[in-house]
Amino acid sequence: MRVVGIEGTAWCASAAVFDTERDRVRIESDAYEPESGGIHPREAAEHMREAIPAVIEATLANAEGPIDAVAFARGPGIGPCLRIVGSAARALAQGLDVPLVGVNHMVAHLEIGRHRSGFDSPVCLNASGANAHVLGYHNGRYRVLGETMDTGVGNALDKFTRHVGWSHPGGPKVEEHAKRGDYVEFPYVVKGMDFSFSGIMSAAKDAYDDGTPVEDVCCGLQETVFGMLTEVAERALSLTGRDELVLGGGVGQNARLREMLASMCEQRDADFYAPEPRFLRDNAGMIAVLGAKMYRAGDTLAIAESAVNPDYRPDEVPVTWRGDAEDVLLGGSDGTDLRGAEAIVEGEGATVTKTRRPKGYRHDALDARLRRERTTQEARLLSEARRVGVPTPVVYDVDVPESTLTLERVGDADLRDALTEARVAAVAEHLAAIHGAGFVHGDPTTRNARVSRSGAESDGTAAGGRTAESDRVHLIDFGLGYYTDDVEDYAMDLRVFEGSIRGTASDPEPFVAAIEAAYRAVGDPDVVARLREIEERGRYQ
Ligand SMILES: C[C@@H](O)[C@H](NC(=O)OP(=O)(O)OC[C@H]1O[C@@H](n2cnc3c(N)ncnc32)[C@H](O)[C@@H]1O)C(=O)O
Ligand SMILES: [Fe+2]
Repeated sequence: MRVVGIEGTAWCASAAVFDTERDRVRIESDAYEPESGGIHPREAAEHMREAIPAVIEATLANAEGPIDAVAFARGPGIGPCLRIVGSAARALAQGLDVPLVGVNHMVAHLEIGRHRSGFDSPVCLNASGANAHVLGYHNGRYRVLGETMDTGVGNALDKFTRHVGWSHPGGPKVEEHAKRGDYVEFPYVVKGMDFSFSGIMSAAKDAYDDGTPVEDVCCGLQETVFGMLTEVAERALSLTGRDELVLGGGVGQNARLREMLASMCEQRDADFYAPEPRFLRDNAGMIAVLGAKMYRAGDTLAIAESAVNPDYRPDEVPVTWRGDAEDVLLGGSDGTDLRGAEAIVEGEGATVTKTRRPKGYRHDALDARLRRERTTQEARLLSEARRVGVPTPVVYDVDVPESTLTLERVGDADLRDALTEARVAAVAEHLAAIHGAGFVHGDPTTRNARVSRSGAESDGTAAGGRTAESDRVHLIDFGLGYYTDDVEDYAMDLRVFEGSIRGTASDPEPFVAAIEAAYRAVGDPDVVARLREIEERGRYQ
């Protein structure tokens, strides 16, 4: 079978033919290079208009046989570019009289790594221009396990390089300069499995304006931004219990990012795969490869229903080409693995020790800082939370130089493995209580709540308006917590918690409803309202 792919979501006009029998992909690309500044939508569309017919023609000349289907990138991307590609694809499919397949560009960035690696159900990190997220296949969809709260990772780097006056794209220039730089410190922002680049980028611009050598800024930027992506990828591996990671997207061409991910995977005995650069940056090869899988699954589009979608999210795509056996949550963890993403928890009996071991992938100075800050903060906030009535382990000892805490053992299972509506509601009540005290947990996932399944069953409401269940669900792991009076931060806590349930439960909605009802009952309803706002703010323009 031969499938033609067409890509043109932003800067790369590209066509490719995928020959499934020979597993061979031939790609023809023509890049748009802005004369100044970043990508101008009108100029980019002009480029597509000129370049797409030529790359299609070259691809057909390469095909060595009849074409069975035409696949095109339907979104996300720049509207005017997508429309040109869509028209070209429709015309080609009609001209050849073959079916049309509409591919999600983000999913294509991930599937190409899965295809080339042969991994069954990896966790996927996409590090591209306009996006940054970690996904896993679950129950017929790609679930977003973590993502950027503001810009894509490539765009963040490109914005800094524009400030410095370098031409687009900036990512490769950051990589070159970083090789000659020394590490400088920038804000490090990971909230649960989500992360943000905007604070880092303004700090980088300020540092440059204040005379910090640009090489040092580039080095600090890479260490910080890629350290965050690697940490979140590790969290996703830990949350799902998987041991395979694939990388996708244009920023994946960066050798330092690949080195960090490979080192993280090696440290936890996971397999890592990054496709070669021609499949990482935007290219039609990945569109053709996923297009072939979709075509084989009967997932084709009627011309009348083939409109493009500039905001097409990867988790909207019905995944027709994968089986249930590939689910990211099947067969991974047996629930007894205490090797969390961040720390090792050891010990039998009534106490445990929790140690934040050095992470080989991180710059030494950043690693030392994060371990010190998180250990200190965790000890402080565990005690603060107890003070406002939230069950947490007692802190028996804090050893900051060794990044070790000695803690009371609590509960007999992770909430993840014992989900009930009453228990998730209890966590929501706990979050409302700590928010009322002016701080956030920072990482309230279903693995950071411990439940006691033994003892008397809940009998409804206890004294003080709280449910009896709330006394038996402990919050642990406050290492990412911090003091704040910003409603947005409180809403992010709820979002992380709901995200961890959406990422793992087959039918998450009743749990989400229970969380919001419980929070509203004892906490500030404005926080739930803000959560809605956050969810409605589109991030994929
Ligand atoms: C929606 C779609 O159009 C978009 N695609 C896209 O942005 O092109 P992509 O090829 O996936 O990524 C390009 C980004 O990748 C960065 N980049 C390229 N080489 C790099 C390197 N060596 N180090 C760091 N960044 C690099 C560029 O600076 C640019 O920001 C996307 O996937 O988000
Ligand atoms: Fe891309």
